[in-house]
Amino acid sequence: MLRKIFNPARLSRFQRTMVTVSSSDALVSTEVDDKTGYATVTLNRAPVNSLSLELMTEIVKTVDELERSNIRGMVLTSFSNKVFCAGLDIMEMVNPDLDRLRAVWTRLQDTWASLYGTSFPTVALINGHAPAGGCLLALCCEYRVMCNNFNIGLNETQLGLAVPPWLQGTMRQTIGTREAEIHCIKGTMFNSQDALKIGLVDELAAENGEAMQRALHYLNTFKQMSPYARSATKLLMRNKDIEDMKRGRKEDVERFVENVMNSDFQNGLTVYLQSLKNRKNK
Ligand SMILES: CC/C=C\C/C=C\C/C=C\CC/C=C/CC(=O)SCCNC(=O)CCNC(=O)[C@H](O)C(C)(C)COP(=O)(O)OP(=O)(O)OC[C@H]1O[C@@H](n2cnc3c(N)ncnc32)[C@H](O)[C@@H]1OP(=O)(O)O
Repeated sequence: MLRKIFNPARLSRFQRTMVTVSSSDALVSTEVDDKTGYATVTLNRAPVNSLSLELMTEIVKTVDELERSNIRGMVLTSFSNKVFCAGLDIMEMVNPDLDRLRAVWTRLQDTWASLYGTSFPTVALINGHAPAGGCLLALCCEYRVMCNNFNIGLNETQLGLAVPPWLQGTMRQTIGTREAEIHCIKGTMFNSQDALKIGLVDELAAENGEAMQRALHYLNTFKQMSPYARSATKLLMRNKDIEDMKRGRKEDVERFVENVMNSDFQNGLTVYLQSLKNRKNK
């Protein structure tokens, strides 16, 4: 079933409503340019925008609000010019409370679904590293502009986590079945140049300003187009993936919980955290 797009009341509001949305706390900030109708959504959880339950809740809330305010496009970026998003907050997985762990995975599913299923065009302005869940956020957007000298990829298997089917699907759709299979299994991290070559990102930029120009250029390509035809086509392509994820979501949560509660995984996580700290102290 098509969501969001067959609502005539919503389309008639499109021309006149331009709302500036701001998030209730500082984890996500949103600015809407009244002239263009484009929103810039900035992830703002220092130091590395790791995806805690609270940050994901804010992302979902922000996207829902933007959907209601009928913006014409969105750029997703980071407050930091070093890390776009470091993936799931590892601390959420260290000896977790089971209810919270389930909520974390459910909210990651929601984050994927809401960003992947926006009716408006979305661009990820990847101004820093984007491992695992960071790559997920970028993959959900329609278009990706990445600054030079960073890394991106689904490195979950390197951490002892399985990549869930819905995320595998988004990777397949982006870089093709053969490459997605190889690189999801290997957990490959790509530098910016290689990410461009394989199609994981669409354009490179030397720095943030240039990346923003390129992102806006993508959004401008839809200026003269019927928002209805655009969003209907996008959602007709994407809605089935979202519905499939929703049908399997409970099973998917339990697989994640089992994966995380495994003692080998917990031991590996402690070693991994230590390696991050050691790297920092070198
Ligand atoms: C069939 C399905 C079955 C099961 C499903 C199971 C799993 C599903 C799998 C995939 C779906 C998507 C989910 C993905 C899971 C994840 O996202 S796991 C997280 C993966 N992330 C990483 O591996 C990144 C680790 N971090 C880094 O490599 C670097 O920090 C980074 C390059 C991002 C930045 O480097 P730098 O700028 O030098 O910063 P520091 O390394 O010094 O880091 C600063 C402090 O931040 C802490 N930190 C870094 N990353 C995280 C994180 N992800 N979570 C929590 N904290 C993080 C780091 O330890 C430093 O802390 P300190 O200052 O030392 O206290």
